[in-house]
Amino acid sequence: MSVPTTTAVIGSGTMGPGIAALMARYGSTVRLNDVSAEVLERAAGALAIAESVLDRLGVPTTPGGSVSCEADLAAALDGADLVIEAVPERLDLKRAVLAEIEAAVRDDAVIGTNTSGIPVSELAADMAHPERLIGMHWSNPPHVIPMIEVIPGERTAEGVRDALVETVRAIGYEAVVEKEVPGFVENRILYAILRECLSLVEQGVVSRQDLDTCVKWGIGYKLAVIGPMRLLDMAGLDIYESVAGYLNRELSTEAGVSPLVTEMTGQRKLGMKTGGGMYAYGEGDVAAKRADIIAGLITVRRALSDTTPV
Ligand SMILES: NC(=O)c1ccc[n+]([C@@H]2O[C@H](COP(=O)([O-])OP(=O)(O)OC[C@H]3O[C@@H](n4cnc5c(N)ncnc54)[C@H](O)[C@@H]3O)[C@@H](O)[C@H]2O)c1
Ligand SMILES: Cc1ncc(C=O)c(C(=O)O)c1O
Repeated sequence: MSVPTTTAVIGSGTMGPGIAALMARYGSTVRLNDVSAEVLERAAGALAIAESVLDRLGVPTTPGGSVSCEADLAAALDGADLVIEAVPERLDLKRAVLAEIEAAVRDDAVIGTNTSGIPVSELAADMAHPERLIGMHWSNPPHVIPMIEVIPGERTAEGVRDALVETVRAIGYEAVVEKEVPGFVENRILYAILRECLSLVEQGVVSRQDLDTCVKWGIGYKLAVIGPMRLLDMAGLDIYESVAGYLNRELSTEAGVSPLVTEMTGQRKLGMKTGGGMYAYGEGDVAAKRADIIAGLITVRRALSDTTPV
């Protein structure tokens, strides 16, 4: 399977519309599904924004692609060669949705789950055909970040893994194939960083704003150009050995969720989607901030495409 003829995207929240817009751009007939009628009504706006971002990125349009919003799951799945599950990160919900999907989908369809890190084998535990399920972890915003983690579970067929890698490359993205571990690779690293960041802010070592400045320039800027393994070579492994020798024991080992985060989620302060989180957003601020972030990502992606690989 290179670009699927028909793609079903199940879940149209933060991730679904960008995924749908990108697959359509490469010529797939995409059906975007959600349980919420209100969410599906808003999808047109999110799709239009994603399409304009793809224009600015210079992603060419393959004729024949389209996205339609489909409230009925069976209709969304009808004839799909690729299904991308993007419903909330809850094991019980994902298992239930995967059961519905596999009961309705074509026998030879590939079912990709966009879970942020629930092991694929756990999601597939009750499936009649676990060989069709595979982790397809996009990074947010999915139409902009050109890398997808591909994670076979214990029972995923090799042919399914190979077909998905082919699809990822056919849409111009890098495929990173991994063995399954909770969080996969990207989120294990991201969450190690976030745990330490939250701990430093909670301890009052640094303000939220200064922490963001420090990580953006001191870490993010370099890591946008080279990966951590190359960074070790640039710094010197002897330096890493000396610093890690006294520093690693000081780092956060918090096994639970940061109290700062649980306090905010308890107040339904979920970030940009609710208009408040680590920062406060006034009227119009969220749209402006999202536009700034996208503009920055487009600029950096263009610049990085001229640099040598990691
Ligand atoms: N937000 C991110 O940065 C990000 C990045 C990568 C992966 N993910 C993962 O992608 C998945 C979706 O994340 P999101 O941020 O888009 O979530 P979200 O909460 O923004 O959207 C999920 C959507 O799924 C819908 N939904 C719920 N039950 C459904 C069902 N039975 N059938 C169809 N639709 C249903 C909801 O109405 C909602 O619109 C999660 O597994 C998440 O961990 C998220
Ligand atoms: C905080 C956070 N958690 C999960 C993911 C992806 O699964 C992301 C992301 O893609 O950016 C994230 O920021």
